[in-house]
Amino acid sequence: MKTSIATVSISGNLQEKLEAIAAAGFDGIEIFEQDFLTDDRSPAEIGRIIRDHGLEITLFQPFRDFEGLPASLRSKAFDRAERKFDVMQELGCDLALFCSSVHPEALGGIDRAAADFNELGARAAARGLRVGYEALAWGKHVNDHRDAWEIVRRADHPAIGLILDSFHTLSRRIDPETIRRIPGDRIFFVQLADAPLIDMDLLYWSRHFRNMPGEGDLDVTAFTRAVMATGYSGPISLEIFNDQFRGGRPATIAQDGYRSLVNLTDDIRRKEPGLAPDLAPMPARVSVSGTAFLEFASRADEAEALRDVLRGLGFSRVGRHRSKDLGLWRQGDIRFLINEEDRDFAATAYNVHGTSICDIGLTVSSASDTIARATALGADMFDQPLSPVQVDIPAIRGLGGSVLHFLDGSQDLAQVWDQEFTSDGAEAQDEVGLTRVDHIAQTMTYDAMLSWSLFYTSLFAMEKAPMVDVTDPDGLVRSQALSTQGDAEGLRITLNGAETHRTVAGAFLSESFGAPVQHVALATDDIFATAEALVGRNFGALPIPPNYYADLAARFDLDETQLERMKKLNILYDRDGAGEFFQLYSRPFAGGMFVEIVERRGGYSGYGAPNAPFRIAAQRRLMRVKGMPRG
Ligand SMILES: O=C(O)c1ccc(O)c(O)c1
Ligand SMILES: [Mg+2]
Repeated sequence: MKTSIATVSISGNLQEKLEAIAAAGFDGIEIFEQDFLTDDRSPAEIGRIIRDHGLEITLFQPFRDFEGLPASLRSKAFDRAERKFDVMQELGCDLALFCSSVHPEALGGIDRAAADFNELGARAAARGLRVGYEALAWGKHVNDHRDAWEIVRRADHPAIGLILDSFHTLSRRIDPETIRRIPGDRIFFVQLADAPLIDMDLLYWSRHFRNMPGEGDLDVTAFTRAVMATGYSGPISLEIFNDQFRGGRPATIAQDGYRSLVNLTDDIRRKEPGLAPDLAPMPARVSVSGTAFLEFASRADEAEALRDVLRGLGFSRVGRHRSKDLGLWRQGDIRFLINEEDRDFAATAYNVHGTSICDIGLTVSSASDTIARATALGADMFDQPLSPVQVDIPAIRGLGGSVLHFLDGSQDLAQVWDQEFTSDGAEAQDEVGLTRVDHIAQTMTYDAMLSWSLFYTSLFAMEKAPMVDVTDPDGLVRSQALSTQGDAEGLRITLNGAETHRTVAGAFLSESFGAPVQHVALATDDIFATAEALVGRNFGALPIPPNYYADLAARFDLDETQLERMKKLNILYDRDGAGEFFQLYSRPFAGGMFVEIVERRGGYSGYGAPNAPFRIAAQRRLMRVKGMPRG
């Protein structure tokens, strides 16, 4: 299977697009006419440059308003086509996309259109070129791939074939299974795009909101399965019109595209064995059973302050690294590392981000499978020089330079803590009942959210929950939760996209870069016992005002004594059909990070979204107090 992407999908000038597309691993590009009309080089030169990047020109597009015109306009349309054929020959591209007409004077009629394409086929064939016909979802007479196919069938010319585009089919809710009855050799080209389900005008939706397969809500997998089942063997190409992508980083968008295509093709192969046989084998999405460790990069006084925070939360230092300035802190199954090295990766992270979580360790079903899948999806492996005592823990670069390590039950990896760390003698003491990491919350720009959710869901067996809006008094924060399937164990991540730097999330982000972990939620089996154990220690609960509890009493039928206890301990509450949720927040530390303590009862699977505005308002009050001049 050849992979391709339309130049419209990527930001930048033609040169930047080509570099990003080639580096991401694509075989070819669809050249959008606009991209090369605005370039100052000749078509021949541009064609050569594209090939110098190792890319093939899979398609030249779009040619508009060709078929079904009255006689006076018809011959002009043929003249126009001949000019574009000249350009294609110069460029070195043998396939053109003709999209269904939206011309006000287009007359319609399947046989009229078929006759036009038959004649066009003869002209194209005379030059060794081919033409594919695509039904635009908003085409005047043809807006359904089944009608486009009928025209192609009746045109009955070997140089005329069909072009399928998942957006046009799926946006109109046309059953993609209807593609299975089209002969694969009559399909000349296939374009893929996903999109979020939004009820709006088709043209506007298509030109602004398309996204990569897997990033939206359309069943691009079913569409592509149907295409592949026809025996189609041409390129699979991404054609993504998206406002954010147009302003994004070319390399990131191209990498996301490649990741989404590989992920999709792998899905198809798993769902319908026999399809996509030429995709290199790769392990299935990896299951994650939990967070093995979270590593802070810190230094000197800041590290001391961080240790105070951890002690306040009932963590103890249980070990020190045998060769690095790295302390191991533990409670229940939770492990934090504080790295004060001044030379390794953590040092770089510290220099860029200040005290921050620089490395996430996950417990997976197989670390080697995780690496194999991640690299097949285009991720880079991460390594740095190891000292003789160090276990070589498999790791990759996440997005934005972040690092993820993977542990599993295999011998070497299971003994990493004993082998690399001296024991401080003390087993964890002074614990307050924290058991495991419930979730990790990353803050990022709104634009980066799709990249991150694709990154996690293509690598791990994780699902997306619907996006929720969190209102901050100074702007909206969108929150997307991802979680492994099944029960509470596993991995939960929330991605919080800030649109403005004035929100609490945005302010945190502006002080850091990339997609920093802003808070970690730690689970307890008894939040009241934990909260009481924390009283009088060096743990400052985020103060929640009485109004919140008055509102809670109105919204839920809560036991009076329980409500009083929650109020006293600053515990927040939520409930859904499956169960209950209790939350307790720390005050911010280290430049805006915070810890959340949670107890899930029953099958509650959310994150307390209704409480987020109260949490944000409370944090803002503290920020205001902190920012006030001292009298
Ligand atoms: O929006 C358009 O005009 C347009 C053009 C070419 C395509 O292949 C397409 O899917 C849409
Ligand atoms: Mg298209």
